[in-house]
Amino acid sequence: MYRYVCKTMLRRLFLSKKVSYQARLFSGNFRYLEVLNNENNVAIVTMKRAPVNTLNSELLSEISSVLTNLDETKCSGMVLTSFSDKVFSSGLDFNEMYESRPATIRTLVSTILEVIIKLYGSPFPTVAVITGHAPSGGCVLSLCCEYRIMVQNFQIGLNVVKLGYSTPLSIVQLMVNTIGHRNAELALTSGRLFTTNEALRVGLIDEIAKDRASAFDKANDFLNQFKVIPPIARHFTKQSMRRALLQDVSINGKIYVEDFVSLISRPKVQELIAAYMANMKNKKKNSN
Ligand SMILES: CCCC/C=C/CC(=O)SCCNC(=O)CCNC(=O)[C@H](O)C(C)(C)COP(=O)(O)OP(=O)(O)OC[C@H]1O[C@@H](n2cnc3c(N)ncnc32)[C@H](O)[C@@H]1OP(=O)(O)O
Repeated sequence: MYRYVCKTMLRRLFLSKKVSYQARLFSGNFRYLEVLNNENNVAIVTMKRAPVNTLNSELLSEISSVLTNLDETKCSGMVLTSFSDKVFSSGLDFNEMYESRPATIRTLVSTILEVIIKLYGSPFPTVAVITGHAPSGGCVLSLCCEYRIMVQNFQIGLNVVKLGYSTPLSIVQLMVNTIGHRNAELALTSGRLFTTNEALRVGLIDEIAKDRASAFDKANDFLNQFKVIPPIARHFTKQSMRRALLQDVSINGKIYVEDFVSLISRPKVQELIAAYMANMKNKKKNSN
């Protein structure tokens, strides 16, 4: 059923633009990802870790493998999206951060950094089709893409300070590069989550779509403009724009990981994570 829905969407995406369509499953078996591509070589990468695409090490390492694969096969574009019409991704998995061994937290954090480097530095154009809430790690994934299209009535942002740990420098830089220094400082120090409309106003997203299908149409329009741009020129220009952050993460990545592991392991942060998780469960209980 899920595959049928994806294929129907792709058909709409490509046929509507009078481009012949040939969806095929990308090579590789993924537990939490669906990867389809068309004969134009655009890959639709759909996160499908129910219920809310929580980013555990396994999902992140699948994303990392796909990015390597798309790079090797010289794909001409990528859309990152979610199977859910309510949540894009709920961020890093608390279960791998709460009462976890340092090695578990280390794997989680190094894998997201690996994804950040590959996605932010990808040679092909990337679009996030944000079909639902995108807090924290979900927001980070979308920030690594070149263009963000978000469906109405959801929230996006980096709320990590609310969990008692500081936002890592590379993530601060991602936010600054997107919404500017002043807006980033205000948002990050307060852990602000933006509504779709607010996110557009501040530049955190590029377009609003009324639903998933129209978000895909907009993604298609964004990607189509690059058909007339020589890929190598585009890639080098993107690299120049993104070099500083990529170099920083490559050089200091190990330090960031260790800092993050020791922050998360602090008793106070562990308490806050426990309280946050309990709060989510209570909200759910009360709404049922
Ligand atoms: C170098 C790294 C830099 C980046 C750092 C990132 C740090 C993080 O990403 S920490 C994670 C921060 N995430 C959040 O604060 C979001 C938490 N989740 C939510 O606010 C909500 O789940 C939602 C708004 C995304 C969706 O709400 P909805 O009502 O649809 O679903 P829920 O009932 O809340 O959730 C379903 C289910 O999933 C569990 N869950 C949600 N998020 C997480 C998570 N991040 N880790 C683990 N588990 C999570 C939630 O408890 C529910 O579980 P049960 O069904 O068992 O009750």
